[in-house]
Amino acid sequence: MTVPPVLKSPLSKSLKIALIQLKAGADKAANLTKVTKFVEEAVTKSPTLDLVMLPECFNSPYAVSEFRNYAELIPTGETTTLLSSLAKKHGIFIVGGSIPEIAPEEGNKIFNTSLTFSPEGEIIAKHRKVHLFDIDIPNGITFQESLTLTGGDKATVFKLGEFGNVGLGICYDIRFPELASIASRSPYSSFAMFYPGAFNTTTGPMHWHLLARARAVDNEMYVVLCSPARDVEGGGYQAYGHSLVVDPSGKVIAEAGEEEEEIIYAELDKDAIPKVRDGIPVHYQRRFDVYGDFVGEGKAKVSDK
Ligand SMILES: NC(=O)CC(=O)C(=O)O
Repeated sequence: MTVPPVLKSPLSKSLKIALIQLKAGADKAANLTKVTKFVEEAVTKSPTLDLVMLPECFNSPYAVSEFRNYAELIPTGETTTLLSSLAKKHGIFIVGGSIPEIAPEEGNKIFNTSLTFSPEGEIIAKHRKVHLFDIDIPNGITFQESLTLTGGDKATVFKLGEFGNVGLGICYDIRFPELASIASRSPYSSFAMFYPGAFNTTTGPMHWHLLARARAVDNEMYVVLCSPARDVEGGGYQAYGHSLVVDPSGKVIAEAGEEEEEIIYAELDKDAIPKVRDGIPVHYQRRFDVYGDFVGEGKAKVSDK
C-alpha cells in the first residue's frame, strides 16, 4: 500500500482571521466604501489580525442579469486596486471574496473570481469559480449562473506567507469534495480551505453547516466560509448569512447571524490539526490501493495564480 506523504503540522503559526459579513447592494461605490470601513474596524478591534475575508459577490448584486454590468478587469479594475491598497495599508492578507471578472483575453467571458492579496498588496491567488451554480429546486430556488458566467478550469492552492498552504474555492465549489481533497493532500498539505459563499434561504438551512463541517472532517483541516448578510429589505437573492469557521475536528468555532452585518473573529490554532490527526488518523489511512489514484499527485490542474 502506498501512503502519499502528508504534513502532520501544515499550519506553522496560529493565524488570526476576521470575516466580514456585509450586505451588498446595487450601488458599487457604496459597497466598496463599506468594505473599507469594515476592514478598518476589523484591524482596529484586533490589531494583531493576520487576515480579513470578504463574501462572494461583495461589490455587486448576486444576480445572473447583473454579473456583466458589474464585471471588472483584473488586475486593473477599481475593486482589485482597492483591495490591494487596503491589504498594503493594514499589512494583512485579504481573501477578497469574489467579484464578476471580465476577461478580454478570453473573448470577454465573465467569471466569478476570488483574489487573495499579500500584506504587501500583491495578488497571490486567483480562483475562478469552477462549478457553476445551476440548480432548480421546485418551490425553492432556480438559479443558472451558466447563463452569463463561465466556469474556471483549475483548482487553487497557494502559500499564505509563513503560515503554510491554503486552498480556495467559491460557494458551490464546496459541494465538490475533490477541491478540498486536492488542497489538503500531498504535495500541497494545506491547513485550510477558504470559501467565499452565498448560499440562500433554501439551500443554506439544508446544507451550509453540513458541507463546511464535512469538508473539515474529511480532510482534518480548517474550513472558512464568508457570506453576505441576508438583505430582506433590499430584496433580490436572499443570502443565508451565517459566515462561519470550522475547526479540523468539525466543530464550529465562530459563526455570524443571518441578517446582521457584522465581523466575526477566529484564531486558527497551529496545534489543532496534529492533535486531531493523531487521535483519528484518517488523513494517513487512505487506501489508494483500493480506490485508485483519482486525486493522485501531479494529476490535478492547480493554478499557480
Ligand atoms: N450560490 C452558490 O454558488 C451555491 C449555493 O447557494 C448552494 O450550493 O446551495
